[in-house]
Parts: sequence; C-alpha cells; structure tokens
Amino acid sequence: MYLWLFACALTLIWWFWRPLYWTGSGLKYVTPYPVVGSCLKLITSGNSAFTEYLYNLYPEEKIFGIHFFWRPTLIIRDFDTITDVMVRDFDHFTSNTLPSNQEYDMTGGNLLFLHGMQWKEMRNKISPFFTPAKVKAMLASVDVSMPKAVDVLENSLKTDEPLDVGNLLTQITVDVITQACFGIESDSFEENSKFRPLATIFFSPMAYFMLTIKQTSRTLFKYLRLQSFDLESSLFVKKITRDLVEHRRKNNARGNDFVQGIIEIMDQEQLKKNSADGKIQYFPDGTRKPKYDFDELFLQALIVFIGGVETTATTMTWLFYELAHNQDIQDACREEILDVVRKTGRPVGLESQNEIPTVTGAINEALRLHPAFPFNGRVCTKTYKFRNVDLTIEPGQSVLFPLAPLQKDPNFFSDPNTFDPQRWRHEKPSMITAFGLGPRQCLGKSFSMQEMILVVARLLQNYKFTLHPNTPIPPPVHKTKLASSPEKPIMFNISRVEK
Ligand code: HEM
Repeated sequence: MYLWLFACALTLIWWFWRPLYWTGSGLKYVTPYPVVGSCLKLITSGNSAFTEYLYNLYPEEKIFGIHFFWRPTLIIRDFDTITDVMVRDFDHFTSNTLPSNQEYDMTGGNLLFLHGMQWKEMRNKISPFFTPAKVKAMLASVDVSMPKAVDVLENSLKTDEPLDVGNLLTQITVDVITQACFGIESDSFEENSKFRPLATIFFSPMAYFMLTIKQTSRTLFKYLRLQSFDLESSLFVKKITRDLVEHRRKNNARGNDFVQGIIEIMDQEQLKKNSADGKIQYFPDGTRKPKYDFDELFLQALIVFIGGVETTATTMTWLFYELAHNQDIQDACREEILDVVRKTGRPVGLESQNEIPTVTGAINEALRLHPAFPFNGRVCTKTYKFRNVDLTIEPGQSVLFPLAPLQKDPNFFSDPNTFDPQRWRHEKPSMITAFGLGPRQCLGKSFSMQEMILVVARLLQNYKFTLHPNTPIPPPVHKTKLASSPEKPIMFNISRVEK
C-alpha cells in the first residue's frame, strides 16, 4: 500500500516537474502537454510537417527546448551550430538518439544503434568494405538488374498502362543491394517475391512507431518487449546470410560482396581469439567489446540491406517526379547522357560522372528538396559548452536538427523551392545534409550516390517519363513511414526516346 502511494507521489512530482525542465535555462521553449510533450503535430501530421513546424517556431533562436514526448530535447536550427555538433565537436556527441537495447532487441547490435567505443570499433572494421574500388565492384550488380527493369518498362509500353515508377525503383534497389550484400540475385521482379516486401516492411509505419518509442523511452521499449525491426523479416535475412557463409566455407568460395567482408572479419578475429571464453567484455566507456561472431556481424549485413533499399528508392522516386514535372530538365539530363553514350559507345559508367553535371545536380536537388529523413539527432556524450549560445549541456541530453526545412531556407539557397540542378555547379555538396554529417554520417553515401547515377542514366537514356494527369502537384508525403515517401504511388506514362 505504502509502496503504491510512494510510486504515485513520485509520478506526480515527475509530471509537475517535467514541464518546468526548460524554465530557468534562459532558452525559449514549447510548453509541453502531458505524455505527448511537444509532439502533437508529429502525431497528427507526421515527421515532415513536424520538422517544418519546429523550424518555423522561433526563427530568431539558434537553440530552443521542447519535450520529445516526455524527453526534454533541444532543437538546434542554426547550421553553424549543427555542424559544430555533428562534425567539429563530434567527440562530445558520438551517439545518435537511437539506443542499442542490445540485451533484449534482436537487431539492437547493428551499427546504426551502437554507441561510444563499440560503435567506433565496428565502424572502423566495416568502413574498408566501402572504399571506392569496393563500391565500384559491388555496383556491377546494376547491370544485372537493369534488363529486368527494362522488361517492366516494355510491358508498360505494350499494355499502355501507367507505371508505378516508385515500385520499379524499389525492385531495382532491392535487387542491387541483395547482390552487393549477398552476391545473389533477388526475386524482387517476380510476382510472389520474398525480397521485394522486405523494403516495405522494414520502413513500415510499425517500424516508425517502434523507433519512435525506442528514441523516447528505453524502459518502455524494454518492458513492452518490443523489437526495432520486424522479427520474421530479420530472421529471413539471417538465414540467407548463414547459408551463404556456410556455403562459402564449405566450398572455399569467395565473392565481391559485403558478406565476404564479414567472413574475413570473422576469420581475422578467430585468429586473434580476443573474445575471452565468449564472456561479454566492456570498453572503458561501458559499451560492449564486439566479439565479431556471426550473430554480431550478420546485423551489420542487415543494416546495410535495410539502409540501402527504401532510402535510395524514395530519393529516386522524388527525382523522377521532379524530372517529369520539369520536362526541360529531363531533356537536358538525357542530352548529357546521350553525349557520353555517343562518345564512349556504352552506357554511362562511374568514370563519366563529371560529364553529366545536370544529372548529378538533379540527384543533389532531390536530396535537398526531399530528404528521406527530415530530421537527425545526437545525444551529448561529454559535457559541452556551445560556441554561439550561452549554454552548457551534460551527457544524456538529446539534440535534434530539423534538417529538411533548413535545406529550403532562402538564407542558404536562392529561390529554394525551385528544382534547379544548375545551382550545384557553384554550391558546395557539403550543404547536403540528407546523409547526415560528420564521422557518423551514412556509411552507404557514396554507394547510394553512384547507384543513383547509374540507374537514372540507364533509365533516361531510353525512356521518357511524364506524370499521369491525375497526379497531385506536389504529391503529399506519407505521414507514418520511416522514410518520407509519397503518400500514394506516383503514376507515370512512359514512352521510348527517339534517337
Ligand atoms: C539516398 C539514400 C540514403 C540516405 C538518404 C541515407 C541516410 C542516412 C542517414 C541520415 C543516416 C544517419 C547518419 C547520421 O546519423 O548522421 C544513415 C546511416 C546509415 N546508412 Fe544510410 N542513407 C542512404 C543510403 C544508404 C545505403 C545505400 C546504405 C548501404 C549500402 C546505407 C547504410 C547506412 C548505415 C550502415 C548507416 C549507419 C551509420 C552509422 O551509424 O555509423 N545507407 N543513412
């Protein structure tokens, strides 16, 4: 009885204390509602609208306070301060806002969820598999996937039916990443595909919901026994990885893929035998020392697969929407592509990237106007005094950056809402924040950029894309998916390019 009373009293104190968290800090702040904090807009209108709302709330402030549900969180809207946190003073902010929960979350040990020295060591271990030469070798898969995509386009021409190009791009990215990761072709172009649905499942509203809870309360996530990513789909990918590793070991075979990388790490670590008797060991910062066994390394293949599919497909979907909406730019892109084809006698390769500035500029514009993730965040890991604001924060403090609206701010980009690939002839690519910034930025950035160049060049070389007349301009953004994809499929009419 007394225990219950004590628990209730504590809860009440907590409730009354929380809203006052930012008072006395000298910062502007949004007075929170119970439980949902400052996130009512997130619940009613989705990620993109919420980020926009935050960015426009206090235009004069560099930093202000909110409650991400019940978690006191700082919003940093000033680009210089954001780069201080993400790049210059990264060693004070080595964690993102997604805890690992490795002890009870089956996929919790993947790179995206790791922190501190554990993250650093794992990142150093797998980064060498994304060198320019390795990325180039992995992207040979694009030429295996494109004939299957051409079949889909030709079928749309034959039946004179509009095409869901977003779905086609997902089929391509699933097939490309499956080959890059596992060295096998997927069935993503077949009707009852097992691989194609994975892209949707891993980025579904359920995944978005899980990651939002994970970000808000570790404890709730633990006691509700939640999992970050769909268990059945994760186990499906695990089985493929295990079968492949066993097949390669048994047959002494090798591949040009990411799984080959994890086999090499397992072999090196086996030689060093640094995982004493399978017991968990810890770094001085309290994070776990990797054991580099199959279970841990499979999770790195899983995050490369998950990270590599819907993000790239969504970005290209928005790109094709913009190119269909701006036919003159689509024609200019095609002219550059055909010039390269005429000169070299073969489709655009990565060595011709500099000769297609309108195409690369168009990809940059899609990333600027339609980033897959509208905001990004970090957690303070070492006491930090901001340079431009009189504020010191302690370890554990979450900070969020509303990056999507920042990329449409007229203070940084002239005529910001216009899709203008030519601006990237003088703009610095470092202004693109869609892949994150600093040492923790997207591991697959160059893989994804180069994959987009190859896929877009091959599609535009032979086909012209126009918007189906019923397409809303602009198409609304999905409110509850992990990546900011269009709410409904965008339909395109396809025709063959006259040469
Ligand atoms: C247009 C496509 C993509 C976008 C917009 C994107 C975006 C992002 C973002 C915003 C992050 C977090 C970075 C940060 O916290 O600063 C991230 C992390 C990551 N991405 Fe991507 N990504 C894309 C494609 C890819 C691809 C193709 C792969 C794999 C081949 C990949 C693998 C990863 C991994 C492994 C991480 C975790 C990195 C870490 O925490 O150390 N991504 N990505």
